[in-house]
Amino acid sequence: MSVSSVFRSGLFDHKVAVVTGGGTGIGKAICSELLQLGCNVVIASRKVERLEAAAIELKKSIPESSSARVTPIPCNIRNEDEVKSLVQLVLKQYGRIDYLVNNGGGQFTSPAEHMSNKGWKAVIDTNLTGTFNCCKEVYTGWMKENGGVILNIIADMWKGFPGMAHTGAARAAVDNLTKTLAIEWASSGVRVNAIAPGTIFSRTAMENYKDIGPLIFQMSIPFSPAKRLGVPEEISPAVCFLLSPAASFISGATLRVDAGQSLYHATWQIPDHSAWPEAPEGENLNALKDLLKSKSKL
Ligand SMILES: CCCCCCC/C=C/C(=O)SCCNC(=O)CCNC(=O)[C@H](O)C(C)(C)COP(=O)(O)OP(=O)(O)OC[C@H]1O[C@@H](n2cnc3c(N)ncnc32)[C@H](O)[C@@H]1OP(=O)(O)O
Ligand SMILES: NC(=O)C1=CN([C@@H]2O[C@H](COP(=O)(O)OP(=O)(O)OC[C@H]3O[C@@H](n4cnc5c(N)ncnc54)[C@H](OP(=O)(O)O)[C@@H]3O)[C@@H](O)[C@H]2O)C=CC1
Repeated sequence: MSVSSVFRSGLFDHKVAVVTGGGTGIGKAICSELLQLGCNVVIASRKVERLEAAAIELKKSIPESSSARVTPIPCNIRNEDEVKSLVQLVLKQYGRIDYLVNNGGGQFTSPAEHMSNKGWKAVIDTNLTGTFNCCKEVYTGWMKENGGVILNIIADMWKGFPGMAHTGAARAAVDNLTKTLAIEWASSGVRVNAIAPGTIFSRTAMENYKDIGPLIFQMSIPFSPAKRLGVPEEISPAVCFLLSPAASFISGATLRVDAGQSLYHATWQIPDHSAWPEAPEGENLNALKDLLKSKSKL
């Protein structure tokens, strides 16, 4: 199937997508694009007022000729019962779930040594367990018998995630979960993939970090080979591609949408120190010491 035939309006007609965190930032851009392509969209997250306001705004993305709808359903993905009820409500209202986008998530910044057990658990429960809850309920409730596509949003944690150890661990786990589910659920015709965004600016993402939000996003700019931040509208096309039939032979993959950020240098500064264990004695260490002595004479 050619790309041009896939990305026409109406491709996703009568299909149904559940997008967690679909009311803000990256999730909202994904929903806007899916609605333009004719897909019905269910947005699910915790803050009811923000969710409902987003649904009203997203309705504007629907072409006049389209019958696509957007439905807000409050849900905390950390809570298994709320996720079960989300899936049941969607099936009652739409009768199917073709796509699940696990986008809801986040974290706070903290050196690992200062993270409380509660804070660690909050981030693991949100990003790892929340994603698992949604995958499992959508699979058992619909995709096991009917097929479908799951897309997990993770993060640039490929070199670890200093300053956000909890989310690095959770997202690496979701990368692995993506591969496992791609195999376990292949026989149901379910494809499972992930996208790892670079640093993506949106007002809501920045506000999550309160006073230090502007600084975090501004200081990230030099660490991108693009020398600018991404925006949610640069993630949503990749999501739509991976959901679409154009990606019919792609499963178990993680696509980095980061302008090469993950290949470049990390933001964490290591102060000069002499705490590292000494290298073993021998001719190589002696030669190294000679080199350092001669360097200091230069
Ligand atoms: C290092 C620089 C790199 C820059 C790259 C930037 C890349 C950006 C990546 C993004 O993902 S941007 C998207 C940001 N959006 C979000 O994070 C939205 C969702 N986030 C949240 O809801 C929270 O961050 C949360 C922690 C995941 C959940 O918060 P919630 O309030 O619902 O959890 P609780 O169950 O109440 O427990 C909170 C518990 O967690 C600890 N904690 C929370 N915030 C902080 C904080 N700012 N500092 C320290 N600790 C925090 C704390 O233990 C809380 O318990 P209590 O103290 O409140 O009892
Ligand atoms: N922006 C960036 O640079 C990057 C973002 N990401 C990830 O992309 C995803 C989207 O982030 P982004 O759009 O940037 O930021 P936002 O803060 O705008 O989006 C986070 C969304 O997740 C929802 N959410 C958080 N916790 C829960 C929960 N327990 N249950 C249901 N929904 C929840 C929030 O809604 P509510 O609070 O109402 O529940 C919100 O809509 C997140 O997983 C984020 O960590 C990954 C890499 C980089």
